[in-house]
Amino acid sequence: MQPLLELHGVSKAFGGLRAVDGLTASVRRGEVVGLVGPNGSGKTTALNLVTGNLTADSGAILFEGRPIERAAAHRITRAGIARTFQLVRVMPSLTLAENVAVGAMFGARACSPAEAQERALPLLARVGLAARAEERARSLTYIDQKRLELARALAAEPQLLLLDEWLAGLNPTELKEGIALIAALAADGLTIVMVEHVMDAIRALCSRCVVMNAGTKIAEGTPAEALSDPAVIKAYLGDDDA
Ligand SMILES: Nc1ncnc2c1ncn2[C@@H]1O[C@H](COP(=O)(O)OP(=O)(O)OP(=O)(O)O)[C@@H](O)[C@H]1O
Repeated sequence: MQPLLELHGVSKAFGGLRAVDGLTASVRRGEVVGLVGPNGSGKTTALNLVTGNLTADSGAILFEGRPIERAAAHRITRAGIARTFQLVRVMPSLTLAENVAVGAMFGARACSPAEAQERALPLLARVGLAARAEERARSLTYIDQKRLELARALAAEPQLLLLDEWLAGLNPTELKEGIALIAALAADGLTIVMVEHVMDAIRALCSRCVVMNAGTKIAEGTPAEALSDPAVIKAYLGDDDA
């Protein structure tokens, strides 16, 4: 079966720095794939290339077999890819319901503002924010902003959801809830790629993980296989043997 997402030799440099360097990887429909690696290894850049927030210097990115590497971000969202950001981006002066409605209006299934508001409420319920639908987003804690951002991404009705350290900064109870929520989304059939440093979450959620270092893929497999790969251990510990 054709993968949902394919990257073939994708590269992106910032000046002389090769942030993503010939990355080849694919994601099948229904998978939860972890994208892991030490700080600065190119994970967020890879997500930005898939979502059109950055344009690749070279290589091909296919979504459902169609090239998207030159497409604008809003077209990629319409095509069925939604994301959350490492640094949360909510619209502070809008209510929670309005924030999510914006996601629906610009998502894969365009709709009127009224329908978008209707679609927002069940999604706010799903992330545990239903009671606060009419509050302004600026009143939310950081963690609740993350929940809101996830609801907004889901409102786009994506086929592929990209999570950029969505579980970072959660306390143990919130982490458990967050993992359960992602597991429930996966059980509904959503395909998910998660950039994550919380390895317990990677082990709990991912059928497969791709490990990056210095812009390249250094290992791939089940979390148990990939995370015990000597090249991965070396990358996390650094080259210094001392
Ligand atoms: N817009 C940019 N301009 C210049 N350099 C950048 C830019 N974005 C990222 N970089 C650099 O590219 C490299 C890869 O960064 P990236 O954010 O993709 O890594 P990451 O694996 O997501 O890291 P982390 O786990 O710390 O979030 C880093 O060296 C980073 O400093």
